[in-house]
Parts: sequence; structure tokens; C-alpha cells
Amino acid sequence: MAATRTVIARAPAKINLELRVGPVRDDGFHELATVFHAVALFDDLTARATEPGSGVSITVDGIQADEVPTDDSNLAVKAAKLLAAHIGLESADVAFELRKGIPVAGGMAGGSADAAAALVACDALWHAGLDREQLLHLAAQLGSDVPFSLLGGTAIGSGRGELLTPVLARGEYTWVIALAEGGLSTPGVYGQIDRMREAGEAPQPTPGPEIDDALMAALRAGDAAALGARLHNELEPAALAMAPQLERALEIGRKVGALGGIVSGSGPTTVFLARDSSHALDLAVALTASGAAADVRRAHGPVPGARLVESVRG
Ligand SMILES: C[C@@](CO)(OP(=O)(O)O)[C@H](O)COP(=O)(O)OP(=O)(O)OC[C@H]1O[C@@H](n2ccc(N)nc2=O)[C@H](O)[C@@H]1O
Ligand SMILES: Nc1ncnc2c1ncn2[C@@H]1O[C@H](COP(=O)(O)OP(=O)(O)O)[C@@H](O)[C@H]1O
Repeated sequence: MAATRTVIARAPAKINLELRVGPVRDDGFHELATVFHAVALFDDLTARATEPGSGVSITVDGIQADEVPTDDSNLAVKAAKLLAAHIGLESADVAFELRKGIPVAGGMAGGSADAAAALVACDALWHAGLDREQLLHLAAQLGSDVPFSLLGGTAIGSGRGELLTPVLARGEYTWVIALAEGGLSTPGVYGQIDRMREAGEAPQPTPGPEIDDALMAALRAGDAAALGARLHNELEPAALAMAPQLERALEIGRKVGALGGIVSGSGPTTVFLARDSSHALDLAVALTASGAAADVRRAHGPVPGARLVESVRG
């Protein structure tokens, strides 16, 4: 039988339905309590086996492709090298073609999605046969959000975000995603919230942050209106301080009756929960017409985590 030469893996963007940011830990990360939710904006990663010793290469196209590094700092490249080392390969030999559908530096875990896609793709390409636990363990070494990009669905994240508990959520939600001009640096936004807290400009962090019971109840019931009312992001004041123009998108969301609207993770993307697809269209039109968003997408959630969508033998 011919070996698998090319595989395609697809991984979703995430939003944080709730993001509680506790104190800074000794390792410099913040203790989190978050609810991750995977939405139908995807990056597709094609992985082709190459000659022994050729190493990893990557090309990138799609949205904001020119802002994605193609050197060893690319998270897909890092993931391939980590997996190769883990299974004892001397060299990670793979050529990646990445198609971005997730905004770059937008607070939607695009780089993490690519790392998760690379783990799934290389596991298949190199016949590593790692189980989910092993892949999650490698994922956590690549970034706090990478384990969730593998898992998908809706899940509670604790620790620095890497410890996951799937949530039994009912229903499908319709999101409107307002892309912003430029990006915000994740460490920059965490640093900003620390400074604001020190200056008394943001509420003090709670040690051992916890997820809101009412939000969990809304998810269990599949109650979009209740979920919208409980969306909450403790990084939002920091993202708004760094990008005050995002207030306008949030204001338009409120005016057009979004069930809820927040900055996604560290921003600058803002996300709005719509009543249904027709309401989502109204929100998208209003956000686009106002010029408050550089671009607008509609996406449903939850969706699965990183997975193979195609494998070609030859
Ligand atoms: C804010 C969140 C919310 O889900 O996502 P984004 O909005 O960036 O997508 C995450 O916490 C981002 O996770 P991720 O982007 O994987 O971060 P990492 O690579 O692990 O860490 C980058 C930097 O962010 C800060 N960081 C990250 C996670 C955490 N719990 N505390 C932190 O302080 C640290 O400064 C760290 O050096
Ligand atoms: N495969 C990748 N895709 C996107 N960004 C990447 C990738 N690898 C590394 N990066 C870097 O990670 C930074 C954060 O990007 P991203 O993960 O998209 O945003 P966020 O952390 O806001 O969710 C980018 O500025 C980029 O330089």
C-alpha cells in the first residue's frame, strides 16, 4: 500500500464566552477561568511529506497572510518540530501550505489553530499514532490556547488556559465577528490589565477565578438570550484602553439588538451574538456600513477542534 504523502487538517477559531483573569503566577502567566467556544472560521493546513533531511517549510495565503511569519517562529513549524522530536525523528520533514481564514493577532487563536492543525497533520503523515492525551500534552507546550484548538466545541479552561473540561452545551449559536484594522499583542494586553489594576483603574483580580453559574446554566439550556447577557471578558478594559475605536463596534452591536457583544480574548476582534441568521445579517450590515469594522464575518458555533479533512495516498 502506498504511503500517505499529503494530508489536509482544518482547525477553528475560538472566542472566550467568559474570560476571568486572576493574579499573575510565579511563571509569569495569569491564572484563568475561561469558557472557550470554537466557531466556524477556519485555517486549512496542507502538509506534504518531503525528502529525509529537508526540514520544515511553510507558505501562507488567505486573510492577512503577509502578517504571518514563515520562519521557525511560525507556530505550525514549532508544532512539527516538537512532534518530530517527541517521536524520535531526526528531522521534521514536511512542506506546509497554510490558508488563513482566522484573523491574525485578533484574539481568536489563529496561531494556536495552526499549531493544532500541524500536530494532527504530522501525526497522520508520519504515522505517529499519538492518542488525544499525548497530543494535548504537546499542544500545551506550544501555547496556552493550543489544547483547546485541538479539542474544539465548548470547554472550560483553567490553569493558564491549557487545562480543559468539555461543557455539555445545547444548541447552536450564531455569531457576528467584526474584524479590526491591525492586531493587539496578547502579552501587551495582559500587561495593560496588570497596570490598570495596579493603578486602580480596573477591578482587582480574584485568586482562583470562577466561571459564572448563570452562564453555565444558559449553555446547558441552550438559551441564547441568557448567554448573551452573561458574556464577559476581563481583558476587555485593557483592549479598549489600547484600541478605543472598538467602543464604536460594541455600541453598534448594542443599537442593533445583539444579545451580547464583547471583545474576543485579547482583541481587537469584537464578537456579537445574534438571535438568528436574519438578525446576524442585520448586525453585519450595520457594522460594515458604519465603518466600525474593517471586515465582518458570520459564523456558527460550536464546531469541532482540529481534524483531518483529506488524506491523499500516492
Ligand atoms: C488571551 C487568550 C484568551 O484565550 O487568547 P488570545 O486572545 O490571545 O487568542 C489566551 O490567554 C492567550 O493564549 P496564547 O495566545 O496561547 O498565549 P501564550 O502563547 O501561552 O502566551 C503568550 C503570552 O500571553 C500572556 N499570558 C498568556 C496566557 C495566560 N494565562 N496568562 C498570560 O499572562 C503571557 O505574557 C505569555 O507570555
Ligand atoms: N501560524 C500562525 N498564524 C498566525 N500568527 C502566527 C502564526 N505563527 C506565529 N504567529 C504569530 O503569533 C502572533 C499572534 O497571532 P494569533 O495567534 O493569530 O493571535 P491571537 O494570539 O490574538 O489569537 C502573530 O502576531 C504572529 O506574529
